[in-house]
Amino acid sequence: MSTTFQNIIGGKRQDAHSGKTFQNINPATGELLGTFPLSDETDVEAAVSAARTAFEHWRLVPAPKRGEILFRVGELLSRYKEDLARIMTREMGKVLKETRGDVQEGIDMAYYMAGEGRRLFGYTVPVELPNKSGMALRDPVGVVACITPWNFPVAIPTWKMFPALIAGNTIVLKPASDTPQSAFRLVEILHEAGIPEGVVNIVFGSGQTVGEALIHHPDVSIISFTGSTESGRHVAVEAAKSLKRVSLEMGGKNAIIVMDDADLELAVEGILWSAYGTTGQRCTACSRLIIHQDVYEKLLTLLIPRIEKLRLGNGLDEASDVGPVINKRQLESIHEYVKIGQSEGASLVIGGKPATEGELSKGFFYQPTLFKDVKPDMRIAKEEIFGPVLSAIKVASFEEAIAVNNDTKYGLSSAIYTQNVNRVQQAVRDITTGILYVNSGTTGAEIQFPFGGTRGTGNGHREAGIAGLDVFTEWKVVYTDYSGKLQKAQIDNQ
Ligand SMILES: NC(=O)c1ccc[n+]([C@@H]2O[C@H](COP(=O)([O-])OP(=O)(O)OC[C@H]3O[C@@H](n4cnc5c(N)ncnc54)[C@H](O)[C@@H]3O)[C@@H](O)[C@H]2O)c1
Repeated sequence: MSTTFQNIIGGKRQDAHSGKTFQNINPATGELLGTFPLSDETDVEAAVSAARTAFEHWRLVPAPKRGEILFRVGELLSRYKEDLARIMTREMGKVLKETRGDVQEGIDMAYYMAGEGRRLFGYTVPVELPNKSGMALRDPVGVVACITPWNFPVAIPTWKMFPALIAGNTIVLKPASDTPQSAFRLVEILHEAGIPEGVVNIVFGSGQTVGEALIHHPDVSIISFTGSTESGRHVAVEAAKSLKRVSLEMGGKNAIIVMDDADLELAVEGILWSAYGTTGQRCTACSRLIIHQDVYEKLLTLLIPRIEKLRLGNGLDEASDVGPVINKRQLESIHEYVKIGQSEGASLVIGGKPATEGELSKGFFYQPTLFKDVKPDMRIAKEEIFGPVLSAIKVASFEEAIAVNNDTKYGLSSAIYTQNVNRVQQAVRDITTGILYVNSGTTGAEIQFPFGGTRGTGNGHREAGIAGLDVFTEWKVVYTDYSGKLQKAQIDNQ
C-alpha cells in the first residue's frame, strides 16, 4: 500500500513548498511504497529556522533530562523494532535479520547517549597561579545538518542525531531518497518519546537541492555527512568556503587477509558475511580477499560452494540470505564493474550477472560474484563497487599482504585471519585502517567505540563512542580567578 508522506518541520507536517514529490520503491519487487515531498531551499530555510529557534531552549534543558528523553527513544525503538525493520527491508532490501540489527544499533546508541546525559565529561586540571581554577567543558554547537545514505537507514541517522542531541544541539535530517520511510518513522518515534517540536526536523529531497542548501545555510553550524567519497569531497569543499565544520564518513575498499596458518573454515564464515551480507552494500563490506599463496586454492575450494548456496530473495522472506541491491542504477554499475574485471584479465569464478529467475526478475538482484587471479592494480581491486563482488588476490608473504591491504585510497576496515600471535601484533602496528578485526570479518562495529576510517574514508573525525561527542561539541575553557587581584599567567610566576 502506498502512502503520502510529508516533511516534519517545527513539529508540523508539511508538503514541499514546490508541491513536487518523488517515489519510494521496493527494490525487491518494484512496488510503489510511498510518495515523499521533493523539497527545495524554502523548505530548508523553514527547517533551519525551526531548529535555530528550538536550540535556544533545548541547549538549556539539563543534559540528564535530555538523556531521559533519549532513554525513552531507546524503549520505543525496542517496542517498534520489528515494524521498523520491516519498513527498512521493504524500502532498501536487506534481509530482516540485518534490518533488525540496524534498529538495534539505534537502540544501543540511544541508551549509550542517554547515559552520557549524566557524564558529558569535561575536565579540570591544576592552574599555574594561586587562587585560580580552570576547567574545560563541552558546549553544544547549534544546528546540525545530518546528511545520510540509504544502506543503514536507521543506524546512521541515530549515530549522528543522538550524540548531537545529548550535547544540546538541534537537527535538520536529510535522509537518502531511496530510504525516506525509515527516517520518517524514526523522527516520528523521537517525537513520541518527547523530543520537543523543532529540535529534530526532517526534510526530504535531493542532495543537489536540499543537501546544498544545508551546506550553504549560515545558521547550520555542522554538516555531519555519510555517503560516497565523491559526494563527501564536494560537501567538504563547499563547506570550507564558509569555514563550516564538517564530519565525513565515506567509502571503503576493505580487505580480509587470510594467512597460511589461518583457520580456513572460520575464515570462510567471516568472508561470506562480510562480502555478501547487505548484498555487499556496507561501507565496511569486504571486497578484497588477500590470500597467502599456500592456502589460495584450498580457501577458494571451501568458499565457492558456500557462495553457491547463498539464497537470493526478498528480504522479508526469512529464508533469504541476500536481498536485492538498492536500485537499477546500482545494479547497472555493479554489472559494469564485472565487465571491467573480465576485460582486465581477472577470472570470473562464480556469479557475474543480474539474477532474473522467477520473482527475482521484478527486483534488482545480482548474483553473488567472485573473481580470482585479481591483481592489486586492477580497477575491481581499487574502486568501491558497493555490491556483492569479491576479488581474490594472491600474495607470497605476510609483508606483501599488509602492503596490498594498505595500498588503497580508502581506510575503513581490515581483517586478518592467522593463529600467529606475532603476526597479529605486527598487523595491529602496520595496517593503516580505522578498524581492524582479528580472526573475524570486516563488519560488526559496536557503538561504544570510535567508528571511521583513514585516507579517503574520512576527514579525521570519528562517530560513536566518546569520540562521537567531539564532532558535536565545542570545547570551552573557563578560568576563575578568586585572588582579588590581577594575576598574569606566564608573567607573575616566573
Ligand atoms: N564510512 C561510513 O560510515 C559509511 C557508512 C555507510 C555508507 N557509506 C558510504 O556511502 C556510500 C553509499 O551511500 P549513497 O549512495 O547514499 O551515497 P551518496 O554520496 O550518493 O549520498 C549520501 C547522501 O548525500 C546526499 N548528497 C548527494 N550529493 C550531495 C550534495 N552535492 N550535497 C549534499 N548532499 C548530497 C545524498 O542525497 C544522500 O543523502 C558508499 O560509498 C558507502 O561506502 C559510508
